[in-house]
Amino acid sequence: MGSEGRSWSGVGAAAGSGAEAKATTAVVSAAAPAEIPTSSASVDISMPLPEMSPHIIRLCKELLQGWSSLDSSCFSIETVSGGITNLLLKVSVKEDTGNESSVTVRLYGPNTDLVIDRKRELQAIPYLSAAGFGARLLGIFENGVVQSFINARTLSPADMREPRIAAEIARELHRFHQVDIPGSKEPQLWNDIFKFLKKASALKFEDTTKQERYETISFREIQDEVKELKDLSDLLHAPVVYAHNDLLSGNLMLNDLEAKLYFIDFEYGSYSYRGYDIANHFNEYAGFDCDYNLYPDKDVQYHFFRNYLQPDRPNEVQAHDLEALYVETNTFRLASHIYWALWALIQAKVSPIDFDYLGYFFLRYGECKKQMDSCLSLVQSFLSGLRNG
Ligand SMILES: Nc1ncnc2c1ncn2[C@@H]1O[C@H](COP(=O)(O)OP(=O)(O)OP(=O)(O)O)[C@@H](O)[C@H]1O
Repeated sequence: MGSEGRSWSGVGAAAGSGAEAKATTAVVSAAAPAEIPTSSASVDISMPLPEMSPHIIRLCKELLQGWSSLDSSCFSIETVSGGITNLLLKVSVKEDTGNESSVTVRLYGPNTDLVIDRKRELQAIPYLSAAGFGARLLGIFENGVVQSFINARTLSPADMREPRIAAEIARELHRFHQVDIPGSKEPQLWNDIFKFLKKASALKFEDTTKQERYETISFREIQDEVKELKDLSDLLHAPVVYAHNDLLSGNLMLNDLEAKLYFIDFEYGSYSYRGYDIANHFNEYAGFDCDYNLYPDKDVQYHFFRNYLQPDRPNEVQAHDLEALYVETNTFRLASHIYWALWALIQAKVSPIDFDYLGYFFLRYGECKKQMDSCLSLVQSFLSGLRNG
């Protein structure tokens, strides 16, 4: 993606189009994001770090004004994470004062543009950043971004389930869902799922074992299930918000001293249903072992919903609002499984990472099937209650 044609100034005045969550009271109007420095340089992600370092230093000097005249010997670079999708580097400089300051440089992984809409991400980051979310965006280059380094610890799945932290995540998500990102407010969930379905159903694997496993999948059946789920969830008229869409523990950081929680990594962000974002987060309670028995029960969900719906007066949330959000969330729970199942199929074909993505497809899709009847009957009885009541 080139650096031309990007304009980061100006924030839309209001969310409009009835897209904001029912629970919210005001749209977060972020200050107009400042102009973000851009560079047309790109850095080959496959280079070993020692070889890559001079390129990273040159890039930082080009994008970060305060660093432009520093000698290269002031810089040190380390890997923060290989991530599932990107390479994240911490770049630090020792200043004359003896202080150290750091930034992160994120290099997009190969083929990630098949599942991530970079244009959409870059459109949103300045507004999310201006509203106080995530790392500050300091620069953009051809295949990545430079952001501020966050001094905080990354949460574990167990931290995320802790009631005090869960309440804080809910309050922060309430705030996140109020951010107004200019442009279309059309929910993207089903468009994205249908796009993934199209790509996922047209794959061919050279490895015969993989191909045989792949051929056991009925895309016709998935298509019918997606359609049924979409039609049913449409009847809920779920509020549409700017959603994070990937709130797993690795994307939550906490500075314990300052009691400051950070949402990071907005790669999958889009306008979507608030219940989808919450359900997707609840699915992540399963943790690294994908133990879906850890999906929160109704009481645990209600604790989250109270803090999400009314952060200032969680105990005053009305029972019918809790029930509506419960139904909404647990309908979109299935969509979250389908989304990541199809995502995994595409990864199985294109990702250079040695991970059993096909196995992950079967795991997520299997869980979707397992939960299908109870989730569908939950929404059906809720809707018939509405019709009769
Ligand atoms: N700005 C930052 N400051 C400090 N640490 C960060 C920052 N951004 C990310 N990290 C750390 O790096 C880890 C990976 O980051 P991130 O999730 O953004 O990468 P990713 O490649 O998208 O990974 P994945 O695909 O697994 O989500 C995070 O879990 C966090 O520990």
